[in-house]
Amino acid sequence: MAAISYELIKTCQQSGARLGKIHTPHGSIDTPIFMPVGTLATVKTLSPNELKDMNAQIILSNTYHLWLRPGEDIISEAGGLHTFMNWDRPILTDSGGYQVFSLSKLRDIKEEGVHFRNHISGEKLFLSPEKAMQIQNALGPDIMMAFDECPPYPAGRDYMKASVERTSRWAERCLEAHQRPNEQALFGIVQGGEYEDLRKQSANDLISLDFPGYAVGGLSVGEPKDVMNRVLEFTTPLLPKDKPRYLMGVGSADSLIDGAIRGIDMFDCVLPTRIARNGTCMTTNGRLVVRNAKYARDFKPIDEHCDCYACRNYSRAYIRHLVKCNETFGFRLTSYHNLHFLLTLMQRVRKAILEDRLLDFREEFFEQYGFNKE
Ligand SMILES: Nc1nc2cc3nc(NCCc4ccc(CCO)cc4)[nH]c3cc2c(=O)[nH]1
Ligand SMILES: [Zn+2]
Repeated sequence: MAAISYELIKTCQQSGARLGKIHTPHGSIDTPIFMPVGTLATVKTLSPNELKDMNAQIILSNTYHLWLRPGEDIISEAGGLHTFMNWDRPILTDSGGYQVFSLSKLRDIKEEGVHFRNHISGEKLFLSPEKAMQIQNALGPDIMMAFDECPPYPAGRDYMKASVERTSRWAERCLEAHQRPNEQALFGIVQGGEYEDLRKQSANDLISLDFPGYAVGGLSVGEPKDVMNRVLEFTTPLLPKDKPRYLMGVGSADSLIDGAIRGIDMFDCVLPTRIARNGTCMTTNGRLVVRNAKYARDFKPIDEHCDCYACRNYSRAYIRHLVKCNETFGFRLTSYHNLHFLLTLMQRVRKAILEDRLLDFREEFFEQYGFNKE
């Protein structure tokens, strides 16, 4: 029996969107879903109970970061990541493919793997498909990602073709190094940049290896939104309908809706918690920078349409005060609200798919949020 199974519940009549469920050893996940990011085995400033209160169904953590600190051996001795961080629902770990390329300078990519410097200590390190799989095997997530290269944007066609072919060879090495396929699902990551033929080549290479799920990588790396949407339009239809599709690193409200419309089932991004820590909130009417002086005597909640803990109990004036004083509780409230905002958005997207009205929902949401003006 495989580690996960995907249940396709309904395809939207208006678009390529689908309603589904992913069944994992730690419970099931309603798709399309947003995954809060807990890079260092914590979704920053929030407790597992608070994540459950807002109906977070799966969280993401990072192989690269946990390998460096505290080390996968310590987490393995604790009984794995679920026990270590007291999260008994599904966990997905990214493989380090992106982190190495986004965090470390002085990297040298070879066939055997990537030589680079620890972004904290500067010491020389080496990460390979086999090493990334050994770390993820020790961490014990329900879903693990193949070790890939996420090329910079833009990248020339020749570079991209060579990179896609190496990423496909690395994917095969990951499968060979996979210790517990019945307990942990390994997803392949499609690359190819904005080149339709290279995306096709990457997808075909990975589909021939028969992964239980597929990610679209190499996006949300600085390309314009219309480039991302175009790449999704010609890439997601190449992927099997009976398996989950995961768009990596995408987390703004408009990109989540546009990704779901193009057949994406899973999303993750540090955006909601990252901007929360500098006092920026996502609201129904667009972004709100709560530290702004105009909120000093504003006793309304962050978002009048939101029923989250922060919006039911605290005012913009209070949260502005906390953020201005660098009080941790202020950042807990903005983080709580932003994650609740995106999780609730995905709940509304799932409802719109069920009612075959996702494109209408997009119009309403974009109008109210002010995206059409952007
Ligand atoms: N293994 C693998 N992992 C990835 C992670 C990614 N994450 C992104 N984008 C994240 C972009 C991103 C980074 C930070 C913030 C907050 C501050 O603005 C928001 C978005 N693109 C990504 C691509 C890949 C990829 O091909 N392969
Ligand atoms: Zn709220």
